[in-house]
Amino acid sequence: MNKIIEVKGLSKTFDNKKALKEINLEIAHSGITALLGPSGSGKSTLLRHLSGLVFSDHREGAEVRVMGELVQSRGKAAPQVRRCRARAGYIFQQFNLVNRLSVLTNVLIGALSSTARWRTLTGCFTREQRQQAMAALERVGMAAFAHQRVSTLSGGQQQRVAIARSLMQKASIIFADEPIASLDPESARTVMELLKDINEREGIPVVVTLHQVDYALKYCQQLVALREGEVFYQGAAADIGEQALTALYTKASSTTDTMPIPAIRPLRHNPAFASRSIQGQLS
Ligand SMILES: Nc1ncnc2c1ncn2[C@@H]1O[C@H](COP(=O)(O)OP(=O)(O)OP(=O)(O)O)[C@@H](O)[C@H]1O
Repeated sequence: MNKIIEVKGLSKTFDNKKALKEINLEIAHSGITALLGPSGSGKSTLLRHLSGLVFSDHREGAEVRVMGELVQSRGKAAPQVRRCRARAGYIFQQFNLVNRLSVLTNVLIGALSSTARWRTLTGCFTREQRQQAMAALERVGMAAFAHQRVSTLSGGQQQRVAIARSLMQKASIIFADEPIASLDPESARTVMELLKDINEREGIPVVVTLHQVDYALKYCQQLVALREGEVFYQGAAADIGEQALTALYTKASSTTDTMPIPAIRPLRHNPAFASRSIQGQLS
């Protein structure tokens, strides 16, 4: 099967803080992959590297490929990075829509990279593009709001508009960074159901950072769990045990006798990490 994501030897240091440490990752599954892990474990940083928005430390052999295309290598943008960015749809916690513009215009913005420059400057989109934008809004159940300002919508509605913008963009992959973190449970469910539906029907792979483990287990077939900038688990969501999840979210500095022994499958988690951190906690 073709690899959706391929990451080799990726490290990222901010000032003196190592946010990612030698990440090696392969995702061949075209379903929904969740990036899980405690706050500060490096989920968003990793997602930004996949998106080609952030570049790694300059290291020999460090590279990121998405849908078979090189996004960055040795800490530098690949020549085709713009094309990679244009092929990826981005969904953010804070929606990243233009509040004062209409819902329809925000969706049309998804077509900018494939639109003649004079049209983007004048905001003059074609009739066909407007029809496509309306179709994308229908797809996410937001057509009735097309001419409303984005600022009048709820968070969940705004997130559906952001998803419509990715559809308009004809994204070949969707990166979603905590898309449900600011939403109430009902809106969060709607957004996750929509991502699932788009993944299944349009066949667009989704990589999503999540804080909510229950949503990850319900909607995502694959998990990549990070802890302290390292890959702690990589594999099927169905295979991660409850104890591994407990260990994932237990602070490395915590040394309680009662901490459960993590039942992590040896072939699926990073043994080097486990020997340093988990076993360290248990001793
Ligand atoms: N631009 C930056 N400058 C300095 N440090 C950064 C920057 N971006 C991230 N970091 C640091 O890198 C580490 C990983 O951050 P990141 O946001 O990727 O974690 P996260 O797992 O997404 O956390 P959260 O779930 O809280 O969003 C953190 O220690 C963070 O403070």
